[in-house]
Formats: sequence, C-alpha cells, structure tokens
Amino acid sequence: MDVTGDSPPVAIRQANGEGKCFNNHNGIVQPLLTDLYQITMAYAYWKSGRIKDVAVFDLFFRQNPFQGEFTIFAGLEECLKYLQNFHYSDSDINYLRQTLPPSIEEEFFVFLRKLNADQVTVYAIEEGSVTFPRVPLMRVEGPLIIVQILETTLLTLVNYASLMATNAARYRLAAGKKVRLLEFGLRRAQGPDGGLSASKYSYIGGFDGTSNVLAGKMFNIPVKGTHAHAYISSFSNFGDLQSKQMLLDKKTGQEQDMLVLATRWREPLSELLDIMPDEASEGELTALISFAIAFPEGFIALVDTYDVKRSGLLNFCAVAMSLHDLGYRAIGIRIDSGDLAYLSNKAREVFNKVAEKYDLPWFSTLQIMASNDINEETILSLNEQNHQIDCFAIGTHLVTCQRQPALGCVYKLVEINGTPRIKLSQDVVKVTMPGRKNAFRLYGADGHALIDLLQKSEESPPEVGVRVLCRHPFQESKRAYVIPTRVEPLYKEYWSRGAVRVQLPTLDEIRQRVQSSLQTIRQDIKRNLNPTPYKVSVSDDLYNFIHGLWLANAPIGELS
Ligand SMILES: Nc1ncnc2c1ncn2[C@@H]1O[C@H](COP(=O)(O)OP(=O)(O)OP(=O)(O)O)[C@@H](O)[C@H]1O
Ligand SMILES: O=P(O)(O)OC[C@H]1O[C@H](OP(=O)(O)OP(=O)(O)O)[C@H](O)[C@@H]1O
Ligand SMILES: O=C(O)c1cccnc1
Ligand SMILES: [Mg+2]
Repeated sequence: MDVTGDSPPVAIRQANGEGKCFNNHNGIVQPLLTDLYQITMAYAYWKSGRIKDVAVFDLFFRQNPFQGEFTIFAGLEECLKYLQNFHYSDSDINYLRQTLPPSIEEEFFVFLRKLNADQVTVYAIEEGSVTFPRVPLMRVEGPLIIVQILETTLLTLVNYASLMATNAARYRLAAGKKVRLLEFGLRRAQGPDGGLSASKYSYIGGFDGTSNVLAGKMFNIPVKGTHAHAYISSFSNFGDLQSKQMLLDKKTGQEQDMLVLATRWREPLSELLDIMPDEASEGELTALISFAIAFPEGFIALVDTYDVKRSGLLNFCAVAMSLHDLGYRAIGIRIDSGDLAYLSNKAREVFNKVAEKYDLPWFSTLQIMASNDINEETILSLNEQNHQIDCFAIGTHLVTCQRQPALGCVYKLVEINGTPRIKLSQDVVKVTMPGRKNAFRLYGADGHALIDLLQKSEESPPEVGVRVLCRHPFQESKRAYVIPTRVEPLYKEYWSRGAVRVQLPTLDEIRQRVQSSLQTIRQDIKRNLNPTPYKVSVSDDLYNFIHGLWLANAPIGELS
C-alpha cells in the first residue's frame, strides 16, 4: 500500500522568503560527507556495467537505546534536503580525481558529475513517530549506485537526531508534563554541529527551550537563560555598582535607588527568614541588584554562589521585593549545586513565608530552576523525594547522551533488480528481512498500539475488524491473531522524481507528533525500569518467504 500516484512536488519550507531552507541546518551535509568506500564501490559497480541495476535498501535499528523499548524517529527533513541538494561540484570531482587511484577512468567522473537523486524514491515513517527495532524507518529505492552512495550520510543524519530526540523524550516522560525543561548543553556537546543538533532534536523530543542562540535563530526555538557564577563573583561590594543603582518606578515614573531599597529590605526579611544579614554576601547582593536593574522584567537569580540558605535566598528576596516596590515581578531563582530536592523545598518555604507576610500570593509561585549534572535518573530520584523544582536546565547528560552515545541504525540491501536479498548471520538479530516491505501499526480495543506488522509490499494491507496472523520474525512458535480496531500504514512516499512529495511538518508539529505518538504506546513500554518490549511482527507470507530464502541461502555443511 504505497502512497504513489502523481502528487505534485512540495517545496521544502522557506524562511522569511529569503530563499533559505527554514532549518537548513548544516552546510557541511553534502555528497562528500560520506565514507570513501561508497565512492570506491560506485566505481566498481560502474566499471562492471551495473549502472542500470536497481536496488532497495532498508534503514533500521536493531535495538532501542537507553535500555528502553522505544525510539523516536528524527532527522527525516534533513535527509530530504540532502537528497534535494545531492550533486558533486567541480571541486568535489577534482578532489576525487586527485584522491582516487590514477587507474580510475575519466568517464566515471563524467558520470559522477551528472549524478543526482532524481531517480531515488524514499518511503519513510513520519518524523517524530515512536518506532521500534527492525521496522525500517526509511525504504530507499532506485539505481544501485546512487542508493548505495546515500548510506553513510542518511545514517549520520538519522542516528544522532533520533538518539537525541529519544533521550529528550525520555527526560520529558521522567519530568512529567508540567515541569519546564531547558537544554543548556552547547558547551559540552560533541562540537558545534553536535550542539546545534542537540538543541534542535531536544526541542523536538519535548524540551521547551535552549540556551543556544544560533539554534534559536535557525529553528525558531525559544531561547532562555540566566547568568553564570562569574557574574555574581565579579562583584565584591556595593562600590562595584559605580553608582549605577537607579531604576524607574513603573508606578510613579520616578527613578528609585535599588541599593537603598534592597539593603532596607534585607533587615525585615532576615528577621522573617531567621538569617543573619551579615552572613549574606555583599558582593552577591550587589550582583543581583545590578542584574535586576538590567532586566527588571525578567529577573532570575543564581543563588548558590556562596550559600543558598544563608545568602542567596535572602539576597534574592531583598531584590525581588525592591523590584516589587517599583512595580516589577521577579521570575525566580536557579540552584546549581547541592541537594536540589532539599534546597528547592527550602526555597519554596522561604517564598511562602514572604508571600504570607506581605500578602503577595505570586511570591509563592516564583520559579525554581535546578541545574548541575542532571540526568534521567536524577529527575526520577528527585520526583521520589518530593521537590519544588519548576524547571530543569540540562546540559552534559542530555546532549552527549552519556548513557548511550550512539544509536545503531544500519542501511541494508534487501532487493536487487527485483530479487530479494537476505544477509545471513550467526547472530539471528543481524539477519536482514529480505524484499520490499510495508509496515502497519495495529491498534487494539483500548486505543493503544498493539503491534507493528511488516508485510511483503504486494500483500494487501490489514483491515480494521479482520483477524490477521502476526508472527515473530524468527521464533516459529511465537504468533498471535490480532483484530485491529485501527490500522495505521506507517510509510508515506516522501521523495520521488526529484522532489519532496509530502507537505513537511514544522518543527513544532514534529514536536507535537512526538507527544501524540508516545500517547498511543502503553505505559509499561515507556517505563524507565525493565520496560515491556513492544511487539514487532511479520505476516505469515513474509515469515515463510524469509525462512524459505534463509534455507535457500544457508550453505549445507558436511560432517566428516
Ligand atoms: N536530591 C538529590 N537527589 C539525587 N541527586 C541529586 C540531588 N541533588 C543533587 N543531585 C545530583 O547530585 C550531584 C551533586 O553533585 P556534586 O556531588 O558534585 O556536588 P555539587 O553540588 O555539584 O557540589 P559543588 O558544585 O559545590 O562541588 C549532581 O549530579 C546533582 O544533579
Ligand atoms: O550541569 P549540566 O547538565 O552540564 O548543565 C549546565 C551546566 O553548565 C553550567 O555550568 P558549568 O558546568 O560550565 O560549570 P559548573 O559545573 O562549575 O557550574 C551551568 O551552571 C550548569 O551547571
Ligand atoms: O543560562 C544559563 O544559566 C546557562 C546556560 C548554559 C549553561 N549554563 C547555564
Ligand atoms: Mg557543571
């Protein structure tokens, strides 16, 4: 059930009418961003006269990352852009001419110079969907030489994107819907491209914003941030304000002295909160006053430079109350060290006390942001401890995917010139599923996805209400009948005849797709500890076909 036909080509979204792709992420994605062996194979195929051969490749992964049981598919739009722009420039050809052995015939370079992806067809699962092992994310068809050449680049575009989106989605599941998640990882990412991809795909996976300004500009992701410890520790005493301490009173239109206000507020607040004003850092108070004067409408303060309980909270409250006197509302605090559950509870207690004492209910709802080496486990542990954190800012563990640094998507030949191919292996999980296949998601009576079913492409699709036999691809005794209440064909034709064939979703639509797709998956499949595997099956026809081909291809040994 392929979506073929004569759908018109759809232009990839343009930004601001400037003729640039909206999220044209990366100028380095080009045909030479590949492994040398793709080009040497291309020459060998060409030399052996195989330019008319046609092939089908499947791009899939064999195991979910992070000891989980699901993976979010991402990177498709970048793959389509790569296909759209695929051509070797004169300088690429010159480089290859110098690099490949001198025996390479000049005609091959003429062939390469004209090569493009016009005869390639790509079927794919929608970007942002929940996916499972062995179900191809993409099926790539077309002339053997070009579809082989695409391997490395498609894999590099899908692997990290999907890993990152999955990681982010897992953090979102751990944190719950209400908590805000910010990505702060650029400084720790695997280089500038890793950093940009991390910002983009963590947003898709469910983060709310990034500190990465270029990602904000390129992908229209909300950019967010606070300040560093250096800002606080660069101030030693009130003298560092250099008399720049006046702020406009929104109510009277007159300038008021923030230093006078904040030092005045410290007295009653220190009594209320039982903190000695002398213990609180003067440098920290100075820094917070100066930051509040710079950003009176967006005041958020890092409170752990000296001591959260004895200094940071008191200084923050003094500045927040001074801002309030002038008609502004502070946003909140960031805690970047120590016991984040304990300190967030302490901070909330302090805010509640001030709110009650001065009858300012909004003070209770000031935001508490936590950072410092947070990962999925930390969030789950904090949840158990009962914290008061409204926002997690996460860097290293998120962007480096420290728990599993790579997704193992592979790209395997499944058909050549109409003949299915199987790759055998001692290791059964590495045996490929031969032939051109379609994939369907079958839903059960409670609305959840029950099973993914792979079929030979010529089989007619499963139907709602009609019993279908779903078989484990390799274990003969494992099979089940399913009567689907809904059948979702997983593939759409995204690329053919040199153009994108589907209106591509915006980044926000892909982000929503992640959440709606996750909602169709049962909770036990998504849980962090020992999740239940989701079932991926093959039709009876495909089962028999795979095993027939397996037997036909497996050599019969001889015992002596
Ligand atoms: N309540 C908590 N439960 C579980 N993990 C926590 C909790 N609070 C903080 N963490 C995590 O524990 C680690 C604490 O880091 P570490 O022991 O290096 O101390 P620190 O607070 O960073 O101290 P400093 O930066 O002052 O050296 C961080 O990874 C943090 O995310
Ligand atoms: O902790 P991460 O999840 O990586 O997230 C971001 C961190 O980056 C910044 O500090 P940095 O790590 O540069 O210095 P610090 O650890 O000494 O605060 C920030 O203050 C966070 O702690
Ligand atoms: O805005 C911040 O507070 C920030 C951004 C990146 C890394 N650490 C902190
Ligand atoms: Mg750190």
